[in-house]
Amino acid sequence: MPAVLPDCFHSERVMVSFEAARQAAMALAWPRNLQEDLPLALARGRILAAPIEAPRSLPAFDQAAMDGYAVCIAGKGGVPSVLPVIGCSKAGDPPGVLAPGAAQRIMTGAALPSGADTVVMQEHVTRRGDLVQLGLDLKPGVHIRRAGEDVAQGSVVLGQGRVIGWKEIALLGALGIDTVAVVRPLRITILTTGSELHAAGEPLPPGAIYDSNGPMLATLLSGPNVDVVSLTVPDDPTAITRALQEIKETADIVITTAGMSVGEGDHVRDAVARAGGELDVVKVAMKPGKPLAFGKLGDACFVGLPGNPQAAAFSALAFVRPMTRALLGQEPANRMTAEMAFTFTHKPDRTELLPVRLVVERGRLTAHRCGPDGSHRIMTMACADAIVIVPNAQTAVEAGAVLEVLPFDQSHFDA
Ligand SMILES: Nc1nc2c(c(=O)[nH]1)N[C@H]1C(S)=C(S)[C@@H](COP(=O)(O)OP(=O)(O)OC[C@H]3O[C@@H](n4cnc5c(N)ncnc54)[C@H](O)[C@@H]3O)O[C@H]1N2
Ligand code: MOO
Repeated sequence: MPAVLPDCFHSERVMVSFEAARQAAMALAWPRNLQEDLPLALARGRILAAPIEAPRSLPAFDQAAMDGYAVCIAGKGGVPSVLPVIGCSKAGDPPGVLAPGAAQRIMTGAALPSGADTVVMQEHVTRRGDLVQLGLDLKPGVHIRRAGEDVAQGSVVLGQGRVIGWKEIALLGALGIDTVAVVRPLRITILTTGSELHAAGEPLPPGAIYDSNGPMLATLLSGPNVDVVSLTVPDDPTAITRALQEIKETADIVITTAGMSVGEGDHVRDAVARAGGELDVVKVAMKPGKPLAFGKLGDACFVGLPGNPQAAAFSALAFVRPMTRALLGQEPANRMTAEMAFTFTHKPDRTELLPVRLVVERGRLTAHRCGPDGSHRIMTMACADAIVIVPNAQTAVEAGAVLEVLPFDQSHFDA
């Protein structure tokens, strides 16, 4: 247990830019490559661990696209306009054979009988008893769904990293695939630190507050591919260290909130070192969220978020969410931009994250400022649905400027 911590742990010198911190977060997050097999019915929202190759073609056989009559036109130099109707083929029947010189009744989805090359819609014929009179403008080869025209057997239909939603379920179901290899959910443990914290429902002593960061982050980060556990400890160095030592054994990402600043009760950085962790980033030139740290804790990624709710939430959106995608083996989300509907000025030495509401105006995504300012304000955050990233170099933002935005709910914008 080191009594003296390395210099870098509290040094002002090591404050990194927001973009450098983004890169450092990604460098920490290598895919875990852990997978499990799941029945398709339970795989909704999960991520494919391997590409899917089509075990059969779609359609699997040539079939009728309309209710009508299967006939043979090709190479006949014209067909008689009246044909006897022999046989009937319905969806699900095994493929039959077209009697020479005859038409076969056929329903949508039924296998085309061998010898037939065209389906004539029943609206384009006149049926008289066992005979059918064809129209004059016969087009050879029409109204047939060809085997393999949708999916060729052996082709890769879904790539690794694809999230299984309704479209993917349709495709896998049509291919007869009932079990898929998916990435096992990541395990995130959130440790909220603070002697002032109480859980909702408990009586609140004077000076104490309810823990909102724990439930907030659990909701922000959990999903079909992420299991979240949330714990709380007081501002006690031994309690925080013990909790970290225990959590690092089971979690893929360990997140703490608060205890990151310079006050007497701020022990998280020291506790990470005592628990055997190393911090790659100890401070970020951003507002809110400056006292933010991340690094390694055993095999887990460690992220120490500041205590103020906006700082904790916005840092989780900017750093933890991309880390989560990378650990799950997914491509980074596309960076989104919006047009600013406000002006803004700030100091040049830091990136600013502003809560905004996104609105589509005249076909363009537009960001409207939510206020008032203050990283302790939860109501301001509750009125927003995204944050705008104002880069440190851009000290004056004019209305109409196009800047990167991070939506609170990324799923609307994912491919
Ligand atoms: N002298 C300085 N003071 C502060 C600085 C600084 O640079 N010098 N930075 C300020 C900034 S910026 C932030 S952000 C906070 C970060 O502080 P900590 O991460 O150490 O967090 P705490 O001081 O423990 O708490 C801050 C604030 O957040 C409330 N909090 C904490 N946990 C929760 C929770 N789970 N749910 C809801 N609210 C929570 C806590 O009660 C405090 O009000 O430091 C500034 N100070
Ligand atoms: O991260 Mo602090 O909340 O900037 O204000």
